[in-house]
Amino acid sequence: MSDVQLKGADRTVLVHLDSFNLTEREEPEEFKELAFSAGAEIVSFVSIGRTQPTARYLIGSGKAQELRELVAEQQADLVIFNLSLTPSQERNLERTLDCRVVDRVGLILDIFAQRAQTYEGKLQVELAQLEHISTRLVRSRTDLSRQQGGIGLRGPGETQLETDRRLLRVRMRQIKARLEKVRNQRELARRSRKRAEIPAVSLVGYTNAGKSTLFNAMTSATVYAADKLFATLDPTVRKIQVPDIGPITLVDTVGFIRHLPHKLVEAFRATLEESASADLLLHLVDAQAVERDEQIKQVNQVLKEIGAEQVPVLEVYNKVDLLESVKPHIQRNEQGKPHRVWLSAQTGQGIELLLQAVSELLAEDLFVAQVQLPHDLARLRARFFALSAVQQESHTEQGESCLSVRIPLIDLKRALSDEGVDYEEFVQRYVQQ
Ligand SMILES: Nc1nc2c(ncn2[C@@H]2O[C@H](COP(=O)(O)OP(=O)(O)OP(=O)(O)O)[C@@H](O)[C@H]2O)c(=O)[nH]1
Ligand SMILES: [Mg+2]
Repeated sequence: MSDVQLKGADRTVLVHLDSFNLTEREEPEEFKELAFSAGAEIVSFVSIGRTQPTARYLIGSGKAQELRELVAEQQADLVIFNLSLTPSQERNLERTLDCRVVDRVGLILDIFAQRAQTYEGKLQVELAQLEHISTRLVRSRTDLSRQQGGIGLRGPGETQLETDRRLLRVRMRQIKARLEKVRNQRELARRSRKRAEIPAVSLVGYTNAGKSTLFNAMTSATVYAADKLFATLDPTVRKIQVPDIGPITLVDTVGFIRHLPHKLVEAFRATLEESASADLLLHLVDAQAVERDEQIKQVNQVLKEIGAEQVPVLEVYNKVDLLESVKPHIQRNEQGKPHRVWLSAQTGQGIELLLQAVSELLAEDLFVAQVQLPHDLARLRARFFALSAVQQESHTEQGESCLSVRIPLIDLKRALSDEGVDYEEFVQRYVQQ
């Protein structure tokens, strides 16, 4: 992994190239932030305008020589490019510049490696790193291989390169198998939550918007429900109480970033896809980010890609503490439905407004119908009364209860599930059309 991992406070030269592909443009600021997040000490920032890409170095060889001088002068250990380099460009640059070279994919992989906290996240990042490395294994080490003495792993007559490749493949297979297992467990847990009709709310948003801060604020600001069911799950899923709704699961997700390297999109797809089955998405936005609108667009794009565009979204504009003229508040659309909440996850101001908005949105799906209940569902009848869901009651000649019911779908489903009645069956047998 040493290929891609940055050491803390590497003396780093950043090379920012205007992309040759216009849709891939990246702001210098974001590039600097990325490098900074990885722990690089930036000693120099080089901006190179759009030139014809070359096969050898990506940049022209004159530019490469200039860089070489800069690297020597600054005693830099590392040069990071903001675009993707081919393995051979990376190698050529390392030879010419005489220091390590990392491209944007390597940089983001490094950040992910530092940040990955969960078992699954770590596996995903390692897999992506191995895939990245596997394209960068080179023949130059071959000569050394036979003298190095195997550790009992090397097959007869195998070169180092073949051994490396084989070991990589073995490790990658192993990781894939483990990931498969974790994902199956997660799928099972998700289904059991669905069966229990606990609404799932997922936090999504551009990196650094404040998702984890909000997640922590929401999980500590509210009472924990019994957490047992998810004890073995990813710790970024928590059960919290929402007023008038009851328990919900809150899911923190990996941050989005423009042009997330393809390998990482693949690696994290499974985690993100969970958002697609959520009942509500909280799209967290850094309200004071200069590129706010662009970031919102990027997130919406990813949501579309993972098939989450059908899920209702509540926008959460975070960091109002940094805005002078905005106080925490709920913004509503023409139907009076909350569509944006302004708050500060850090100071906690506005979190109660968020919970209220979430509560309103989740409660929105109301069940309104005439229901005729047989005697053996007397407990359900009592439950409807207890929930103040009954607007009128009359009785049939046989003494069966006819109720006019108005109740949030969620509450209805929970009541039915407690009484062991299937929702579809309930609708077919007892609801009067
Ligand atoms: N001033 C201010 N800073 C905040 C607020 N919320 C979060 N932050 C800061 O913003 C930074 C990013 O917060 P995180 O919660 O890690 O953001 P995230 O969305 O989880 O980021 P990723 O996990 O990288 O996607 C941290 O330095 C937080 O302290 C807020 O309401 N006000
Ligand atoms: Mg986070």
